[in-house]
Amino acid sequence: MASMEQYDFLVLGSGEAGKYLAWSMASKGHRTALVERRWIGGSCPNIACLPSKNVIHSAKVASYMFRAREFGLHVENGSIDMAGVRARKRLMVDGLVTMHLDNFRNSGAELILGHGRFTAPKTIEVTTDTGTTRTLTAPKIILSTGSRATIPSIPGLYESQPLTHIEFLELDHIPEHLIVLGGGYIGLELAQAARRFGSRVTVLERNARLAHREDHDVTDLLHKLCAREGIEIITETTIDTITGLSGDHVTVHATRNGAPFQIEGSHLLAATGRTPNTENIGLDLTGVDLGPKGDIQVNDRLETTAEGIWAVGDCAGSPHFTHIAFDDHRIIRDNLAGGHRSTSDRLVPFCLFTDPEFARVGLSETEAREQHIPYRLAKIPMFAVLRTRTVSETEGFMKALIATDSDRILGFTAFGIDAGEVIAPVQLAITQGIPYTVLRDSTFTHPTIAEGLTVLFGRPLTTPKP
Ligand SMILES: Cc1cc2nc3c(=O)[nH]c(=O)nc-3n(C[C@H](O)[C@H](O)[C@H](O)COP(=O)(O)OP(=O)(O)OC[C@H]3O[C@@H](n4cnc5c(N)ncnc54)[C@H](O)[C@@H]3O)c2cc1C
Ligand SMILES: NC(=O)c1ccc[n+]([C@@H]2O[C@H](COP(=O)([O-])OP(=O)(O)OC[C@H]3O[C@@H](n4cnc5c(N)ncnc54)[C@H](O)[C@@H]3O)[C@@H](O)[C@H]2O)c1
Repeated sequence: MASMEQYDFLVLGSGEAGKYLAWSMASKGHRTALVERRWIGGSCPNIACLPSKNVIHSAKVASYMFRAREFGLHVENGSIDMAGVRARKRLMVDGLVTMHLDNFRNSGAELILGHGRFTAPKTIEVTTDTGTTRTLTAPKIILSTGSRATIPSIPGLYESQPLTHIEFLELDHIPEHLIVLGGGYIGLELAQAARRFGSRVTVLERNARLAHREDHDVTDLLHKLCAREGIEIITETTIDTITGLSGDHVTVHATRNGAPFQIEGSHLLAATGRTPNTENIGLDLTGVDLGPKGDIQVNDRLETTAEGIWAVGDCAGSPHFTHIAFDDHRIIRDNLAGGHRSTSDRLVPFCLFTDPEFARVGLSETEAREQHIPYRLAKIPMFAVLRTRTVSETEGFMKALIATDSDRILGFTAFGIDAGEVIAPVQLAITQGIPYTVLRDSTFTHPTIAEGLTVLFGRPLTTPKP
């Protein structure tokens, strides 16, 4: 048996929060090791956020190529080279991995490549990539094992070998007809990219509307955008069985409003949600309890039910965003230094990176109504923001919910070009309690999308009916 190696701090999985904690603890002089089985730096830089946005940007450039005449340009025989799209993405990922390796080296955190699992409450056994076994122990352990694409138990789905986002982002050819299961974040972002590269695309969604929890003006626009780009959306769909093989020929047998139908395609993409990576890692030996969906149970300080073990990011059921996992790291880092930080009441901004983007921070109108919170509304179409006209991207709107008893901003939605950027100043106003009138009276650079905030907040506010 391998001898036990003693550390001050161990991290299982190099997800966003785990890696930052490892670097931070090691920099402070604690003997720290991080165990990672495949992706140096976790999903975000390797197979998720950054590579998907890289490929989505290539799809945006492709859309410009097809719109070239609108900009007064002639592009003769423009075509897509998916191997080239993939090469650009791979180059970026390689650079990010190098950056991560530098961070491990500079911080002094030891990176151990291999699969880790608990063999005792504070003991992790690692089967390393070189085939050896190491046994590590520490009084403080962080679980940062992330999540993976859910493959629902639909008959024939697993056997059809569907693409997940990982394989999709590695394609070197354009699928002839991509069928996407799930019209959520991954489904919509990648459906639009595939369509812009030239695939026929069908999205099958079980709910009646895309992004069904969002306000109707948002979902209406999402449906309109998909229709305009030629993406077929079939909602209220129950998928019954799948036959065939993705990459060759695949048939989805489904039902809608009691009527059976079939869709045939060349490729299938599973984008129906995430499953936490919490099985088969010996958590039953640690006293770490799981919730009903397999997430690690944590309190608002991200402490698990086992003393000295914390869980962060997707595996802990934190909202599945990299910026939230990053904040998880700050909470534990600061609490270990004597602070009192918690996950309660933190804002969770998000951006769906379709083109145009849809981003929100704070309350939607639906949420305000559900919570019986009265509000005043400011809303403008994006074409009222003059920047959008200079770039021929006028689709969408911005809206803000403002309290009725004060000038506090309760929520902000932007659906339009650069939506993900323009929510940031409004988020700052919300967290700092800055009244909307300050944004209204600010002088923002002309012509920018942020300048639209002065237009939005300068409009007379309306009071929607409850
Ligand atoms: C396609 C896609 C696009 C996304 N786009 C965005 C976006 O634009 N913006 C955004 O905010 N979020 C986005 N997300 C979500 C975001 O990627 C995650 O919420 C975020 O990366 C947090 O993950 P994590 O840190 O919890 O774990 P991960 O980054 O998944 O890391 C967990 C790591 O643990 C390793 N691991 C697991 N078990 C073991 C074990 N037993 N031994 C050793 N290692 C192990 C895994 O290999 C992995 O590297 C996207 C997700 C996907 C899938
Ligand atoms: N831009 C971003 O920040 C970004 C991008 C990608 C992913 N993510 C994160 O990753 C998570 C996972 O993304 P995702 O798209 O896999 O999940 P999701 O929860 O966003 O969407 C899954 C969709 O699949 C549908 N669905 C589930 N089972 C189905 C079935 N059997 N048949 C038909 N439809 C079905 C759901 O109704 C839902 O609309 C997201 O929740 C998000 O937190 C974020």
